[in-house]
Amino acid sequence: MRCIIRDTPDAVGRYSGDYVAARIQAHFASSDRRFVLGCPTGSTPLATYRRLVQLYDEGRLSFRNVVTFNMDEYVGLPRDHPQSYHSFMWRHFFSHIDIQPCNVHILDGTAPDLVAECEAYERAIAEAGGIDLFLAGAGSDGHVAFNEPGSSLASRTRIKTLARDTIAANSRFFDDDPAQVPRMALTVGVQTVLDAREVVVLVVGQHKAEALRRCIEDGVSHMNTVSCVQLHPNPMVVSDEDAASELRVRTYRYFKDIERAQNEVEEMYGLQARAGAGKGASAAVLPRSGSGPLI
Ligand SMILES: N[C@@H]1[C@@H](O)[C@H](O)[C@@H](COP(=O)(O)O)O[C@@H]1O
Repeated sequence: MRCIIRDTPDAVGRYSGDYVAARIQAHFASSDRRFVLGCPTGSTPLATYRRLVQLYDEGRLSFRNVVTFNMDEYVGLPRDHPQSYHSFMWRHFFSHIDIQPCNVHILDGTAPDLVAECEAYERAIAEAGGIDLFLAGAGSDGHVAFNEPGSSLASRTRIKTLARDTIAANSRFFDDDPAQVPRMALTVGVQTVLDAREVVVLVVGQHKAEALRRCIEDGVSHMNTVSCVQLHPNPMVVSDEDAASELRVRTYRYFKDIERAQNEVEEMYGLQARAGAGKGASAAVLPRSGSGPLI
Protein backbone atom coordinates (compact mmCIF):
# COMPACT_ATOMS: atom_id res chain seq x y z
CA MET A 1 0.00 0.00 0.00
CA ARG A 2 1.07 3.56 -0.62
CA CYS A 3 -0.01 6.35 1.67
CA ILE A 4 0.71 9.79 0.30
CA ILE A 5 0.57 12.49 2.97
CA ARG A 6 0.13 16.13 2.04
CA ASP A 7 -0.06 19.26 4.19
CA THR A 8 -3.62 20.35 3.45
CA PRO A 9 -6.90 19.08 2.00
CA ASP A 10 -6.26 21.25 -1.07
CA ALA A 11 -2.89 19.62 -1.61
CA VAL A 12 -4.59 16.21 -1.28
CA GLY A 13 -7.04 17.28 -3.99
CA ARG A 14 -4.26 18.48 -6.24
CA TYR A 15 -2.25 15.29 -5.85
CA SER A 16 -5.22 12.98 -6.32
CA GLY A 17 -6.62 15.03 -9.20
CA ASP A 18 -3.27 14.90 -10.98
CA TYR A 19 -3.04 11.21 -10.24
CA VAL A 20 -6.48 10.42 -11.69
CA ALA A 21 -5.72 12.57 -14.74
CA ALA A 22 -2.46 10.74 -15.22
CA ARG A 23 -4.14 7.35 -15.01
CA ILE A 24 -6.73 8.42 -17.59
CA GLN A 25 -4.01 9.65 -19.92
CA ALA A 26 -1.85 6.59 -19.45
CA HIS A 27 -4.87 4.42 -20.20
CA PHE A 28 -5.68 6.17 -23.48
CA ALA A 29 -2.05 6.01 -24.53
CA SER A 30 -2.38 2.25 -24.86
CA SER A 31 -6.06 1.41 -25.10
CA ASP A 32 -9.12 2.20 -27.16
CA ARG A 33 -11.38 1.04 -24.39
CA ARG A 34 -13.19 3.73 -22.42
CA PHE A 35 -11.76 4.56 -18.98
CA VAL A 36 -14.10 3.64 -16.14
CA LEU A 37 -13.89 5.84 -13.05
CA GLY A 38 -15.63 5.17 -9.73
CA CYS A 39 -16.70 8.40 -8.02
CA PRO A 40 -17.40 9.29 -4.40
CA THR A 41 -19.40 12.15 -2.95
CA GLY A 42 -18.86 14.07 0.30
CA SER A 43 -16.72 17.07 1.17
CA THR A 44 -13.46 15.17 0.82
CA PRO A 45 -13.35 14.68 -2.98
CA LEU A 46 -14.39 18.27 -3.75
CA ALA A 47 -10.78 19.47 -4.04
CA THR A 48 -10.01 16.53 -6.34
CA TYR A 49 -12.95 17.40 -8.59
CA ARG A 50 -11.86 21.04 -8.62
CA ARG A 51 -8.41 20.00 -9.78
CA LEU A 52 -9.83 17.74 -12.51
CA VAL A 53 -12.09 20.56 -13.70
CA GLN A 54 -9.09 22.89 -13.76
CA LEU A 55 -7.10 20.43 -15.88
CA TYR A 56 -10.06 20.16 -18.23
CA ASP A 57 -10.40 23.97 -18.42
CA GLU A 58 -6.73 24.24 -19.29
CA GLY A 59 -7.22 21.78 -22.14
CA ARG A 60 -5.01 19.18 -20.53
CA LEU A 61 -7.62 16.50 -19.95
CA SER A 62 -10.79 15.26 -21.56
CA PHE A 63 -13.55 13.08 -20.17
CA ARG A 64 -15.11 12.39 -23.57
CA ASN A 65 -14.27 8.70 -23.32
CA VAL A 66 -14.59 8.37 -19.56
CA VAL A 67 -17.44 6.38 -18.03
CA THR A 68 -18.34 6.94 -14.38
CA PHE A 69 -20.08 4.92 -11.71
CA ASN A 70 -20.94 6.66 -8.48
CA MET A 71 -20.63 4.85 -5.19
CA ASP A 72 -24.00 5.45 -3.67
CA GLU A 73 -27.27 7.35 -3.50
CA TYR A 74 -29.92 7.98 -0.86
CA VAL A 75 -33.13 5.97 -1.07
CA GLY A 76 -36.18 8.10 -1.67
CA LEU A 77 -34.50 11.33 -2.77
CA PRO A 78 -35.46 12.32 -6.30
CA ARG A 79 -32.56 13.09 -8.62
CA ASP A 80 -33.28 16.79 -8.57
CA HIS A 81 -33.30 17.05 -4.77
CA PRO A 82 -30.43 19.41 -3.90
CA GLN A 83 -28.90 16.81 -1.55
CA SER A 84 -29.18 13.83 -3.86
CA TYR A 85 -25.79 12.54 -4.92
CA HIS A 86 -27.02 12.94 -8.48
CA SER A 87 -27.36 16.71 -7.93
CA PHE A 88 -24.06 16.78 -6.05
CA MET A 89 -22.13 15.20 -8.90
CA TRP A 90 -23.56 17.44 -11.60
CA ARG A 91 -23.17 20.54 -9.43
CA HIS A 92 -19.55 19.91 -8.50
CA PHE A 93 -18.11 17.91 -11.36
CA PHE A 94 -20.03 16.64 -14.37
CA SER A 95 -21.53 19.93 -15.54
CA HIS A 96 -18.03 21.46 -15.65
CA ILE A 97 -16.41 18.86 -17.92
CA ASP A 98 -17.05 17.26 -21.31
CA ILE A 99 -18.38 13.96 -20.01
CA GLN A 100 -21.19 12.49 -22.08
CA PRO A 101 -24.33 12.23 -19.94
CA CYS A 102 -24.93 8.70 -21.26
CA ASN A 103 -21.60 7.69 -19.69
CA VAL A 104 -22.62 8.80 -16.20
CA HIS A 105 -24.06 6.12 -13.92
CA ILE A 106 -25.62 6.95 -10.57
CA LEU A 107 -27.88 4.61 -8.65
CA ASP A 108 -31.53 5.66 -8.65
CA GLY A 109 -32.82 5.73 -5.08
CA THR A 110 -36.37 6.19 -6.33
CA ALA A 111 -36.41 3.13 -8.61
CA PRO A 112 -39.61 1.11 -8.22
CA ASP A 113 -37.59 -2.06 -7.63
CA LEU A 114 -34.49 -1.20 -5.63
CA VAL A 115 -33.13 -4.74 -5.65
CA ALA A 116 -33.36 -4.86 -9.44
CA GLU A 117 -31.72 -1.41 -9.59
CA CYS A 118 -28.74 -2.70 -7.60
CA GLU A 119 -28.41 -5.86 -9.66
CA ALA A 120 -28.58 -3.86 -12.89
CA TYR A 121 -25.83 -1.58 -11.56
CA GLU A 122 -23.45 -4.48 -11.00
CA ARG A 123 -24.26 -5.73 -14.51
CA ALA A 124 -23.62 -2.28 -16.00
CA ILE A 125 -20.21 -2.13 -14.29
CA ALA A 126 -19.32 -5.54 -15.71
CA GLU A 127 -20.55 -4.56 -19.17
CA ALA A 128 -18.39 -1.43 -19.06
CA GLY A 129 -15.38 -3.69 -18.53
CA GLY A 130 -15.04 -3.18 -14.77
CA ILE A 131 -13.87 -0.11 -12.93
CA ASP A 132 -10.35 1.04 -13.73
CA LEU A 133 -9.94 3.34 -10.76
CA PHE A 134 -12.29 3.64 -7.82
CA LEU A 135 -11.83 6.93 -6.03
CA ALA A 136 -13.25 6.71 -2.50
CA GLY A 137 -13.68 8.69 0.66
CA ALA A 138 -14.20 7.36 4.16
CA GLY A 139 -16.58 8.17 6.96
CA SER A 140 -15.17 9.02 10.37
CA ASP A 141 -16.40 5.59 11.52
CA GLY A 142 -14.32 4.05 8.72
CA HIS A 143 -17.08 3.29 6.25
CA VAL A 144 -16.44 3.29 2.52
CA ALA A 145 -19.33 4.29 0.24
CA PHE A 146 -22.28 3.46 2.54
CA ASN A 147 -20.77 0.20 3.77
CA GLU A 148 -21.43 0.87 7.41
CA PRO A 149 -19.60 -0.89 10.25
CA GLY A 150 -20.67 -4.52 10.19
CA SER A 151 -21.08 -4.70 6.40
CA SER A 152 -19.98 -7.86 4.69
CA LEU A 153 -16.57 -7.61 3.10
CA ALA A 154 -17.99 -9.71 0.24
CA SER A 155 -20.91 -7.34 -0.32
CA ARG A 156 -22.06 -6.02 -3.66
CA THR A 157 -24.40 -3.23 -4.65
CA ARG A 158 -27.43 -3.32 -2.39
CA ILE A 159 -29.75 -1.42 -0.07
CA LYS A 160 -28.21 -0.40 3.25
CA THR A 161 -29.68 1.06 6.40
CA LEU A 162 -27.53 3.99 7.47
CA ALA A 163 -25.81 4.00 10.85
CA ARG A 164 -26.69 6.68 13.37
CA ASP A 165 -23.19 8.16 13.11
CA THR A 166 -23.58 8.58 9.36
CA ILE A 167 -27.02 10.14 9.71
CA ALA A 168 -25.65 12.55 12.32
CA ALA A 169 -22.60 13.41 10.16
CA ASN A 170 -24.66 13.93 7.01
CA SER A 171 -27.36 15.98 8.75
CA ARG A 172 -25.14 19.00 8.09
CA PHE A 173 -26.48 18.90 4.53
CA PHE A 174 -30.07 18.65 5.73
CA ASP A 175 -30.49 21.82 7.84
CA ASP A 176 -28.63 20.09 10.68
CA ASP A 177 -31.75 18.01 11.19
CA PRO A 178 -31.07 14.24 11.40
CA ALA A 179 -34.80 13.59 10.88
CA GLN A 180 -34.47 14.88 7.31
CA VAL A 181 -31.64 12.49 6.40
CA PRO A 182 -32.86 9.41 4.51
CA ARG A 183 -32.58 6.26 6.60
CA MET A 184 -31.47 4.08 3.73
CA ALA A 185 -29.20 4.24 0.73
CA LEU A 186 -28.16 2.20 -2.26
CA THR A 187 -24.45 1.55 -2.25
CA VAL A 188 -21.81 -0.39 -4.09
CA GLY A 189 -20.48 -3.18 -1.91
CA VAL A 190 -17.04 -3.66 -0.44
CA GLN A 191 -16.37 -6.33 -3.04
CA THR A 192 -17.51 -3.97 -5.81
CA VAL A 193 -14.80 -1.54 -4.67
CA LEU A 194 -12.21 -4.30 -4.38
CA ASP A 195 -12.97 -5.50 -7.92
CA ALA A 196 -11.67 -2.21 -9.34
CA ARG A 197 -8.22 -2.39 -10.92
CA GLU A 198 -7.04 0.39 -8.70
CA VAL A 199 -8.43 1.98 -5.53
CA VAL A 200 -7.51 5.46 -4.28
CA VAL A 201 -8.91 6.47 -0.89
CA LEU A 202 -8.96 10.12 0.15
CA VAL A 203 -8.95 10.92 3.86
CA VAL A 204 -8.75 14.43 5.27
CA GLY A 205 -9.30 16.04 8.66
CA GLN A 206 -8.54 15.33 12.27
CA HIS A 207 -11.95 13.69 12.71
CA LYS A 208 -10.86 10.93 10.31
CA ALA A 209 -7.49 10.30 12.02
CA GLU A 210 -8.61 7.30 14.07
CA ALA A 211 -10.39 5.77 11.07
CA LEU A 212 -7.22 6.14 8.99
CA ARG A 213 -5.07 4.67 11.73
CA ARG A 214 -7.35 1.64 11.97
CA CYS A 215 -7.46 1.33 8.19
CA ILE A 216 -3.67 1.21 7.93
CA GLU A 217 -2.35 -0.15 11.22
CA ASP A 218 -5.08 -2.57 12.30
CA GLY A 219 -6.22 -5.64 10.43
CA VAL A 220 -8.97 -5.85 7.84
CA SER A 221 -12.30 -5.50 9.61
CA HIS A 222 -15.93 -5.39 8.62
CA MET A 223 -16.29 -2.82 11.42
CA ASN A 224 -14.06 -0.45 9.46
CA THR A 225 -14.88 -1.29 5.89
CA VAL A 226 -12.35 1.08 4.33
CA SER A 227 -9.71 -1.30 5.73
CA CYS A 228 -10.72 -3.57 2.83
CA VAL A 229 -8.05 -1.76 0.81
CA GLN A 230 -5.52 -3.97 2.57
CA LEU A 231 -6.88 -6.81 0.44
CA HIS A 232 -6.47 -4.93 -2.82
CA PRO A 233 -3.36 -5.52 -4.92
CA ASN A 234 -3.08 -1.88 -5.94
CA PRO A 235 -4.33 0.51 -3.27
CA MET A 236 -3.32 4.04 -2.45
CA VAL A 237 -4.43 6.33 0.35
CA VAL A 238 -3.97 10.08 0.03
CA SER A 239 -4.37 11.91 3.31
CA ASP A 240 -3.63 15.26 4.85
CA GLU A 241 -1.41 15.72 7.89
CA ASP A 242 -4.42 16.01 10.20
CA ALA A 243 -5.84 12.68 9.14
CA ALA A 244 -2.38 11.12 9.45
CA SER A 245 -1.92 12.44 12.98
CA GLU A 246 -2.82 9.19 14.76
CA LEU A 247 -0.40 7.05 12.73
CA ARG A 248 2.61 5.79 14.64
CA VAL A 249 5.72 7.84 13.90
CA ARG A 250 7.29 4.71 12.47
CA THR A 251 4.36 4.16 10.09
CA TYR A 252 4.32 7.81 9.05
CA ARG A 253 8.06 7.84 8.33
CA TYR A 254 7.83 4.60 6.39
CA PHE A 255 5.22 6.02 4.03
CA LYS A 256 7.32 9.14 3.54
CA ASP A 257 10.35 6.92 2.80
CA ILE A 258 8.34 4.89 0.30
CA GLU A 259 7.25 8.04 -1.51
CA ARG A 260 10.82 9.36 -1.65
CA ALA A 261 12.19 6.08 -2.90
CA GLN A 262 9.37 5.68 -5.40
CA ASN A 263 10.11 9.13 -6.83
CA GLU A 264 13.80 8.31 -7.14
CA VAL A 265 13.12 5.02 -8.90
CA GLU A 266 10.60 6.59 -11.26
CA GLU A 267 13.04 9.30 -12.18
CA MET A 268 15.83 6.83 -12.63
CA TYR A 269 13.87 4.48 -14.86
CA GLY A 270 11.66 7.05 -16.54
CA LEU A 271 8.54 5.43 -15.18
CA GLN A 272 6.79 8.77 -15.08
CA ALA A 273 4.99 8.21 -18.31
CA ARG A 274 5.27 11.08 -20.67
CA ALA A 275 2.26 13.27 -21.15
CA GLY A 276 -0.11 12.46 -23.44
CA ALA A 277 -0.99 10.50 -26.20
CA GLY A 278 -4.46 9.58 -26.57
CA LYS A 279 -7.87 10.33 -27.68
CA GLY A 280 -9.28 13.21 -25.86
CA ALA A 281 -6.28 13.62 -23.66
CA SER A 282 -3.60 16.10 -24.37
CA ALA A 283 -1.67 16.85 -21.36
CA ALA A 284 1.25 17.39 -19.22
CA VAL A 285 0.12 16.49 -15.77
CA LEU A 286 2.28 14.15 -13.84
CA PRO A 287 1.50 10.60 -14.78
CA ARG A 288 2.84 7.95 -12.49
CA SER A 289 2.90 4.27 -12.81
CA GLY A 290 -0.10 2.80 -11.03
CA SER A 291 1.97 0.14 -9.44
CA GLY A 292 5.64 0.79 -9.22
CA PRO A 293 8.29 -1.50 -7.88
CA LEU A 294 8.14 -0.10 -4.37
CA ILE A 295 4.45 -0.18 -3.67
N1 LIG B 1 -21.58 7.92 1.43
C1 LIG B 1 -20.67 8.97 1.68
C2 LIG B 1 -19.27 8.40 1.66
O1 LIG B 1 -18.99 7.92 0.36
C3 LIG B 1 -18.28 9.48 2.05
O2 LIG B 1 -16.97 8.97 1.95
C4 LIG B 1 -18.58 9.92 3.46
C5 LIG B 1 -17.60 10.95 4.00
O3 LIG B 1 -17.97 12.23 3.62
P1 LIG B 1 -17.07 13.50 3.82
O4 LIG B 1 -16.03 13.46 2.77
O5 LIG B 1 -18.00 14.65 3.65
O6 LIG B 1 -16.49 13.41 5.20
O7 LIG B 1 -19.88 10.48 3.45
C6 LIG B 1 -20.95 9.66 3.00
O8 LIG B 1 -21.29 8.76 4.00
